Amino acid sequence: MKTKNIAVLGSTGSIGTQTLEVIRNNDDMRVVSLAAGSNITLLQKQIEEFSPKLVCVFDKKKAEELQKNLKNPETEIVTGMDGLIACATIDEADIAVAAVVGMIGIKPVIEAVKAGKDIAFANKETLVTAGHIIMPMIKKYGVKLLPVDSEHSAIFQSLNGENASDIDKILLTASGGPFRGKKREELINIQVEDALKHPNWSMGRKITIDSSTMVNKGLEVIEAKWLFDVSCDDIRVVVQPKSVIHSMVQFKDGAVIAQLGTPDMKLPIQYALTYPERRYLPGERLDFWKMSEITFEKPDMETFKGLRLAYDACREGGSMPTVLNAANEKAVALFLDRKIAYLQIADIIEECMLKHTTVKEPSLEEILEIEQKVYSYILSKYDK
Ligand SMILES: NC(=O)C1=CN([C@@H]2O[C@H](COP(=O)(O)OP(=O)(O)OC[C@H]3O[C@@H](n4cnc5c(N)ncnc54)[C@H](OP(=O)(O)O)[C@@H]3O)[C@@H](O)[C@H]2O)C=CC1
Ligand SMILES: CC(=O)[C@@H](O)[C@H](O)COP(=O)(O)O
Ligand SMILES: [Mn+2]
Repeated sequence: MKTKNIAVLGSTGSIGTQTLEVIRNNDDMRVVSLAAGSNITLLQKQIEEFSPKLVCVFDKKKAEELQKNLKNPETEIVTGMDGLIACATIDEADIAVAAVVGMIGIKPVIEAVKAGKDIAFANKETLVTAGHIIMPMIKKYGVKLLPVDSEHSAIFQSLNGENASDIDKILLTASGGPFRGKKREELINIQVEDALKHPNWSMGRKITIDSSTMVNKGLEVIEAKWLFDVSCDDIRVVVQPKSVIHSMVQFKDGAVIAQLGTPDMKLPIQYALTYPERRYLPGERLDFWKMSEITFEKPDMETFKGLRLAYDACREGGSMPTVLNAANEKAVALFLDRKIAYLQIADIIEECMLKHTTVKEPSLEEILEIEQKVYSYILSKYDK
């Protein structure tokens, strides 16, 4: 068995810690680098367990603090964007798990691809904003982009052995979040705690809020467009409240192929790390004798207008998905800090999109510039 050497970017998060759980259960997987933002307490434990060669703490002060307490002489600590890129491109890595949250992942993912690393890909914001740059690079450098996001892994699995040209529609399932069935007026007083109660999945805070607004599904529409080379209008969101069906593909002859399972991210993570091999994964199994029904609904894009805005951004293309994503990242951060109301998240995204004049094929520099402009605008107007 050849050892698979893995760089884990975002190791302290929900996807990161579940990735380490998968690695822990597979003798032929080894961690070569870890990266996180500032959670040095957890990072130190991870270093002690996995003895990586390189570790990035993005926050410089926290990196210095970790360095002082480090008991592992074999581990080098680096910091900032250069450090994050060094972890993503480290010579020893065969594959980088992209599990940081937000657009901060763009540069490390691009550099990892250039360095010939396969990517186990969770960090959807990176593909939403820079898909037009990353997808051609995946081809050029001959690396694999293996989806970790549950829906995209399901689509990837449903396409196994199929011809991409036979796709008629991608049927992207959505739980509908904790406020499914509610109308806009009922969401006026939603508090952070309410929005953090996802019905099926335990995830990081940002994506949990995104699921509640259905912006997550909108980002996933754009992610699917890039991963599977389909137009936005051939991606249909289907609300399936129990998250049993993780997504489906409808083919031109009318056949529908789906992937189902319990809501456990370790499955798509492990599949991305062992692809094309499937391995035993401990955990609950679906019991179709106990499951009485699977129900479906059309999404309500009036109440959850973030999803409609994401379709608009997807159709518009160019720099518009960057504006949608950057506005959402900042608005969600302000909501989590209790500085804006829940419904303002989608209102702010809409406002920023209306103000923006699309750049057709934005370069990386332009994407990052637009991101900063959107952040500054929102902060100056809403961070009181
Ligand atoms: N959680 C899930 O089940 C799913 C997540 N995803 C996607 O995966 C990505 C990660 O989500 P999730 O794990 O939930 O998020 P979390 O918030 O749980 O974790 C985010 C990770 O990113 C790290 N991070 C944040 N900023 C930086 C930075 N500047 N430099 C380096 N590392 C940084 C965090 O470090 P620290 O802890 O120090 O802040 C943490 O390790 C997101 O893009 C999300 O949309 C997709 C599908 C499912
Ligand atoms: C686990 C995962 O992939 C999340 O993106 C999840 O799908 C969120 O659920 P909804 O956005 O469908 O509520
Ligand atoms: Mn998902």
